[in-house]
Amino acid sequence: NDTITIKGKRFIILKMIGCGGSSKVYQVLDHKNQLFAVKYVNLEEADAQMVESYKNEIQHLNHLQLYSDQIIKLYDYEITNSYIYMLMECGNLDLNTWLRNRKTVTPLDRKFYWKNMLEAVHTIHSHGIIHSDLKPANFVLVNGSVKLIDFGIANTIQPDVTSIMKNSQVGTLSYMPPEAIKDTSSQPGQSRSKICTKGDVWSLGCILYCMTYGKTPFQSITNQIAKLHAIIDTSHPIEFPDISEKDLLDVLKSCLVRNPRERISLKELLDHPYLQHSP
Ligand SMILES: Cn1cc(Nc2nc(NC3CCCCC3)c3c(C#N)c[nH]c3n2)cn1
Repeated sequence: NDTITIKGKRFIILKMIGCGGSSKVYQVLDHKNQLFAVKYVNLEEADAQMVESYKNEIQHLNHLQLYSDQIIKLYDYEITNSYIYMLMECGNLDLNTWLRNRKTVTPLDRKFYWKNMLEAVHTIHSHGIIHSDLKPANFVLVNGSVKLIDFGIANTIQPDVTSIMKNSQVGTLSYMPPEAIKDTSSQPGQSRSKICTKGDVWSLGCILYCMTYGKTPFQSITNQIAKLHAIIDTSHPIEFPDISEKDLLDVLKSCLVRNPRERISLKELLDHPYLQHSP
């Protein structure tokens, strides 16, 4: 069995969980047979800006450990000129795979996971971090609760076609907020201007929509250009089939408002009746 050594501690690789571009995530065991996830990043091809973005993500992840259990645990990390190893808590499954495998979500699971996701994103927002690319693959299930595994700071290196990050949803448009598509202020090639926290609310709304209706709001539009147009087109109504949980319906309609100024805020979502009582 292959092993990885981080800060002098040896880990046995059980399997590769995902790989994309120059990063890989492994499931490993330590000498006490404790399970961990190790994220490996090869820095050989990375330019200074990429290295900086990775270091920035690690500093924030390390700092935010203290503020919420819904942020994945980072136990240790090792950064050299040629690689990064991050020793983290291992989830049972990522939310994207979990959602794909089981179309129906119980009202209890959905409400609990929603609470977890809101807490995680509220934590990064209160530290000035806007993810701006939230999707189910950014969350993992750990013993029944949902945790955020990345903050969208490190450039998700565009994987070369051969090694698309397994079920990583890199590049999906389904969760993209209208203002990010219309955002004319960021010139092509410059980093996405992270306009404001409301973009993350839209993406979270798309995840909750998927947990409610089994699909994302614009999933039926397969042509990517047509999908982008539908997302920004206020005359393209988003369907909200009637459901028994009226509070949930209100949350969905309040998150999926195209005008970010009229969209509900994360703070208001945390105080919303949908979260006040168990289903
Ligand atoms: C499919 N699957 C996922 C797990 N658990 C898991 N996946 C992680 N990343 C996955 C990489 C591929 C895309 C989906 C996320 C991380 C992680 C980071 N980064 C830190 N802890 C983790 N735990 C078990 N099965």
